[in-house]
Amino acid sequence: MRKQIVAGNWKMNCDLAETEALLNVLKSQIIPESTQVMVAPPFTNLQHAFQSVKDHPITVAAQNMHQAENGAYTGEVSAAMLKSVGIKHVILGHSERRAYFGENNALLAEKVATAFRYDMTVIFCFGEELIDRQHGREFDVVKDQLKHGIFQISENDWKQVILAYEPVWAIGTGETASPEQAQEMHAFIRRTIAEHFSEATAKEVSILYGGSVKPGNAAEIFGKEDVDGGLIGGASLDAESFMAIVNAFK
Ligand SMILES: O=C[C@H](O)COP(=O)(O)O
Repeated sequence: MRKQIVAGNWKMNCDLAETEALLNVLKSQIIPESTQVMVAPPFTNLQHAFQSVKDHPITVAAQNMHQAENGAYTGEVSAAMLKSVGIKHVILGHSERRAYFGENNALLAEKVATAFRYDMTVIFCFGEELIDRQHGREFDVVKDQLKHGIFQISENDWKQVILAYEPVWAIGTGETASPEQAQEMHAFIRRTIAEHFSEATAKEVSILYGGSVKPGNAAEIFGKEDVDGGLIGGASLDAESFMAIVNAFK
C-alpha cells in the first residue's frame, strides 16, 4: 500500500531558534499513524532538527544536495554530508532550484543517481509553468521531466522515490490547481510510470501535490484517488496550519 505523506518544505525560512520553536510545537501534536510527516529545514538546521525529532514520528529531509561526492564546489553540500548528520531524505528538482539555480533534467538525473548511491529517499519535484498549461502542453512537459530526470532509475529504486507534482503557477501564489486538475495529472503520472516500468510500481509510488495547499483546501485535494498527500511551502511554517493539513486525510 502506498503511503500518505505530508512534507513541509521550509525553503529559506527559520533560523535555529525558529526551527526549534516550530519543531517543539509539532512534537507536542499527535501524528496520525497512517501519515508520514516530513519537514525540510535549511541545511544549517538539519542536524539540530534530526536530533530534536529522534523519538518522534517526524522525518527530516534536506531541500537539495550536490551531485558530486565531494570536491571543490564552494557552498555546496553532498549526500555523504547529509547522511553523516542522519538525513536520509532529500528533495530534488524543486521548481525554485530549476528556475533560480539553473537545475535541468540532466543535472537532476545525476543528483538522483548520487542520492541512490547513498541509499537516500528522493522526493522528486516537477511540474509545468503557466505558459505550458496555457498552450495545452502540461502533460508533455511533465512526461519530459520524468523521462529525463528520474526514469533512468531501476525498477527497484522506485521504493525510495516520492514524487511531488507542483504546477509552478500554483506555488506561493495562492492559486491552487483544482482537485480535478490535480487528479487528472496524478493519474497521468501513474499511467506514464506504468508504461515505462510496471503497473505494480505505478500503484505503489506516492505522488504528492504541491502548490498553495492550505488547511481550507487540503481535504478536497487529498481526497482524490491518485493524490497521496502534499508538499507544503508557506503553510508548513505555521504549526497549526501544517497540522490541520496533516489531519486533512479522510
Ligand atoms: O515545496 C513546496 C511548494 O513549493 C509549495 O509552496 P506553497 O505551499 O507555498 O505554494
